[in-house]
Amino acid sequence: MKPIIAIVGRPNVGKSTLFNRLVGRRKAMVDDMPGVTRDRNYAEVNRFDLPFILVDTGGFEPETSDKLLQQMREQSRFAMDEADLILFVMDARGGLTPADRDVVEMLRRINKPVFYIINKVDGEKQEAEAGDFYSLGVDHIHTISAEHNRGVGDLMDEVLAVLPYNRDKDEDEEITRIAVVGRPNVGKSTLVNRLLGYERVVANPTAGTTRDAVDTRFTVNKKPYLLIDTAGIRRKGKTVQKIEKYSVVDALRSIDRADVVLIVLNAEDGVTEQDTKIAGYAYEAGRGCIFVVNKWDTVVKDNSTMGKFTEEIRRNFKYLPFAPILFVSAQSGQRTGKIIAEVDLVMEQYCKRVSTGELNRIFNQAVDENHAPLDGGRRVKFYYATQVGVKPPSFVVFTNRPEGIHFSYERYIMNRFREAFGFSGTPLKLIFRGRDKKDT
Ligand SMILES: Nc1nc2c(ncn2[C@@H]2O[C@H](COP(=O)(O)OP(=O)(O)OP(=O)(O)O)[C@@H](O)[C@H]2O)c(=O)[nH]1
Ligand SMILES: Nc1nc2c(ncn2[C@@H]2O[C@H](COP(=O)(O)OP(=O)(O)OP(=O)(O)O)[C@@H](O)[C@H]2O)c(=O)[nH]1
Repeated sequence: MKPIIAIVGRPNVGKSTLFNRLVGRRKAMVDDMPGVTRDRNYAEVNRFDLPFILVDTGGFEPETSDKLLQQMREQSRFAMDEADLILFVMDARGGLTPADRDVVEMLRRINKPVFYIINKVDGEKQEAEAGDFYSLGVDHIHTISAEHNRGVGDLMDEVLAVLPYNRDKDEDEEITRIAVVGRPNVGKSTLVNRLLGYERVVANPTAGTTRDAVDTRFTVNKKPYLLIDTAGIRRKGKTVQKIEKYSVVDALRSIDRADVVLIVLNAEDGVTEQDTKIAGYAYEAGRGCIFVVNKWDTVVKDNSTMGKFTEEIRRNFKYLPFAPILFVSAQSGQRTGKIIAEVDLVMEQYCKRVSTGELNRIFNQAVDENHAPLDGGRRVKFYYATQVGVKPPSFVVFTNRPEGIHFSYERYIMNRFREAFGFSGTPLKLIFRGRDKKDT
């Protein structure tokens, strides 16, 4: 499980600036992917040796100071419940405020690492002025400038040293890990109960990790499956209603650990923005995805209804054209029996290896039939392709111009691989690499 780091602090202290600094987002790539919804609030960070999920709790526009306090408390509560580590950001320019003190009092009482950070310390001058903050009485204060990248590296060294990277990998090669994700109320727990069978209620909970996620093992036709965070899915409805945007975090966490993600949609609502966020993340994480349109029993149908809904899904999730779609009723059990068969199909492809010989035969054919466009007037040459991994199937193509291959050409090659090797339900990764680099 990747740890979650939450950035908390008043508006305008520089949370987003720090977030972007840590994420190091490359804009061009993003724009190339049609339809991927980028939520600026969440990101998986892989730039450092140890990956983590970063959450920016900001973006509020409070009108009154009362509201400000309330929202800061909400943010902090979220961070306390969900995060593994908290970056509490204050502002050297704005000085120490009562709201800061209030939150520090809350954070002091929790049993998680908290880093107290003063941002906008752009130089020695502000460094001297930051002395004020020592009256908070916290052990260590980090001064940084998110904008000018001052002190951020040192901060991250300390942060990563503290993070609870539990390497108790429950990696069991045989088992298929399934995450059930979706907005509140789409029917996740009903579906989970369906998949497990009501009688076998959490028969054998695998006791958890730091975040007490309880997974459930079950078998179908003697094949083992793991349903990720079963307890979380069942628990949620009963606890305090979560802020919509934070419910995404649960999804992220489950997706991270899954092989196959069941993206549950509510047939009554159609596709919503929240759905596209969750699916976008599953896509970026490279997981096998299946759309499960639930509550199909509530829809008044004629013979074009299913087609129309399918179209809506394809239009909203352009980046997941390969994901199968199932129309079910978790409540009545209609077609839920098909889910595991579909999971098996996706999983099989997700783990599939193709031989280098066969791969290159198809690759050469594809290149012959449709040459890569020139890159700034220079010819793009390919040397060979090889599969470097599974889950999802990942391919490296060696070329003279790794930077000069257009996204549409990449998609073309990917589609040829899909057709030739029957990768109809899994994401694929394609990496272009210069010939001199021998790593991986
Ligand atoms: N001088 C200076 N300005 C900074 C620094 N970091 C951020 N800022 C500026 O502070 C302002 C607020 O930064 P944001 O990152 O949007 O702040 P935020 O905390 O995310 O604000 P909300 O989204 O409203 O919660 C912007 O104008 C930034 O350019 C810094 O290190 N030094
Ligand atoms: N008509 C109909 N109702 C359903 C179906 N599946 C679930 N429901 C109802 O939808 C409501 C929400 O179902 P849950 O399973 O609790 O949804 P959830 O996604 O786990 O909800 P959260 O815990 O809020 O995330 C309940 O009242 C269910 O009875 C279905 O297939 N058809």
